[in-house]
Amino acid sequence: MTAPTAPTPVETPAAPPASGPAAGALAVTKGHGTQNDFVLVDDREGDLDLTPVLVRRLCDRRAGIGADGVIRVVATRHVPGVPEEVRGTTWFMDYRNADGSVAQMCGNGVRVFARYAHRLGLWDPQAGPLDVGTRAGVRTVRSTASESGEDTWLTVGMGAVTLPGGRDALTTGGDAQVHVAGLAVTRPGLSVDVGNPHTVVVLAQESDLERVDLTVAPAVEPVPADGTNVELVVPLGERTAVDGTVVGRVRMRVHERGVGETRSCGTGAVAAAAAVRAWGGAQAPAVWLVDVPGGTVRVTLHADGRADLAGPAVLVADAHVDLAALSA
Ligand SMILES: N[C@@H](CCC[C@H](N)C(=O)O)C(=O)O
Repeated sequence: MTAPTAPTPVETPAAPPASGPAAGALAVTKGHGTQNDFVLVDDREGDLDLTPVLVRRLCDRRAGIGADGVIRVVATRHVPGVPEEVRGTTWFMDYRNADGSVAQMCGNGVRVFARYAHRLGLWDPQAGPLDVGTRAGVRTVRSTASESGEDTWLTVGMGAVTLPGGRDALTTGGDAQVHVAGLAVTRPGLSVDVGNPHTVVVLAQESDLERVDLTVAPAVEPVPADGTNVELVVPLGERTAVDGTVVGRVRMRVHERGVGETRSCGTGAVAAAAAVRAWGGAQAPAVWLVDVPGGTVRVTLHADGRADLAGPAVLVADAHVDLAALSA
């Protein structure tokens, strides 16, 4: 009988470091606002080379993290060529669409940016609002009560909302013609500028909204030089809130420039409310709840042409992306 031998030691891979990313890893956070989702990157010193290819890979829903866009938090002083008024801000939201293109603004994104800035210790909501630099100008974010009063939303001063086609466009229903797959006829669309371009199309009933196929980009004529986001809206009526405010409600689906159909678009919700109010005339409400597939946001249209957008902003995960694996 032979004596039992000691088991051969099994070689185990070295344990990863307890904390901190490995070399070649990118620390990211995933967040969303009414399911318009983003990969957030803390690049406050402006070191990251955020190429269109890297954006596309991060946003890839199968081989990457998956998102409608990437938000880079960077000190404004590291961003060349920002608008004059933005130079006074400390933090800049560098927003990229999932296809790698640059966009001027993102209404859901700027709320999620602020939530992330709070997490990073760059903003204390108790101390006052946060001025965020964007390519469309300064956007001011503050904490607010949600529509239900049960949780905390963020409200963004969205700046001026304008109708590039002028008010004349309202007489014919719009300044564009839009063909949407799934609808038999071409509809008028109204151009609305919220710092980024939108074309709003009103549909008669909710069944039309359910029927449209937004896997295909709506065809807009004349073709906008810089592309456009297209919002399809169905007005759902008005109600009077307990404080006497008349609140309108619309349901919306959106096809975003540089992305495709998304479950929400904050600038799109503002464009939709502004268009429905413009079509409705002087009696139309100033406050609108906009129902999107991913939830509800609230838009307030002010007499001076500016708008506020309120809604949730949620951070759901932190991760380290292996950049070598991402590009494999
Ligand atoms: N989802 C955003 C808008 C993002 C930019 C847009 N796709 C564009 O290219 O203008 C929002 O919440 O506003």
